[in-house]
Amino acid sequence: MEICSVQNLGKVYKGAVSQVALSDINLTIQAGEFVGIMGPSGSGKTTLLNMISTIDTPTSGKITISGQNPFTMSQDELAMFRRRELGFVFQSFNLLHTLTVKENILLPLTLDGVKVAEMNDRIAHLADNLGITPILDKRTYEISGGQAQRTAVARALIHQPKLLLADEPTGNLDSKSARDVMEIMERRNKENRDTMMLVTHDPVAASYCNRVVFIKDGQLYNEIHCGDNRGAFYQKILNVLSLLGGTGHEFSPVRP
Ligand SMILES: Nc1ncnc2c1ncn2[C@@H]1O[C@H](COP(=O)(O)OP(=O)(O)OP(=O)(O)O)[C@@H](O)[C@H]1O
Repeated sequence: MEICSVQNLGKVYKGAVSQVALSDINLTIQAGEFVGIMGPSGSGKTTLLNMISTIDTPTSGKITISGQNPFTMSQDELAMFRRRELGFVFQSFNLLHTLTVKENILLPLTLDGVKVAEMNDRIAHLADNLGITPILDKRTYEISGGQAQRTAVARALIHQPKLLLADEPTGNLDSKSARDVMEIMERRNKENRDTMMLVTHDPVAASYCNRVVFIKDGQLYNEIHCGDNRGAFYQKILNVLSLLGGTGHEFSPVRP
């Protein structure tokens, strides 16, 4: 089943000088896939993510998510669509510091008026799955970066979105915490068949995906699939990145 379909997508930022950020992008994400998006700085990754997240609108082409075209919706419908169908994980966690970990995770359900018993049931299961049960009553300033990102993943998954969108989720983490977060995302994808799309500069993070799509100068450049061996997939990712160019510091040197 198709969860996200991007057809002939184009984006031009208009200004004193028009900037073509994406042209003629075609991409399909099937249910249960974990897709990575990579490319040098300025290649259009964030622009693509912003279109699929419905935060920004395409100049041309079409995006369908879960069979619906979000760009024909009213503002209210779109806000509801985002809240119910999509989950977001950001580099900077975006947790609310006045709330506890548990309250942060439950926020999407609170906004949707879900019954307390169901909320408690869902959070118990998810927190156990993500290894954050012991920190549920802590404030966000009392937890580590890795725990904060696991909290953000839990918040993004609590309403069982059709598509989880992650923007550099390991960007602010040390390599051990980054691995923990990626292992959790990989496990959710394998065991729960959560459909995920990850934008990253980090080849280690990308090696946890089933497929990595590379963008260069706003166009699709290549895509590679993970076989049985993640180490070999990591090496394939590095090979494509070296062909793509980009400065050394853009891509993490850490090996899996
Ligand atoms: N709001 C904007 N107005 C004008 N140009 C923009 C805007 N946002 C992005 N661009 C341009 O569009 C192109 C793609 O940018 P984008 O941020 O999508 O790249 P990226 O691959 O995510 O880069 P990075 O890895 O550095 O975050 C770049 O040339 C950028 O300068």
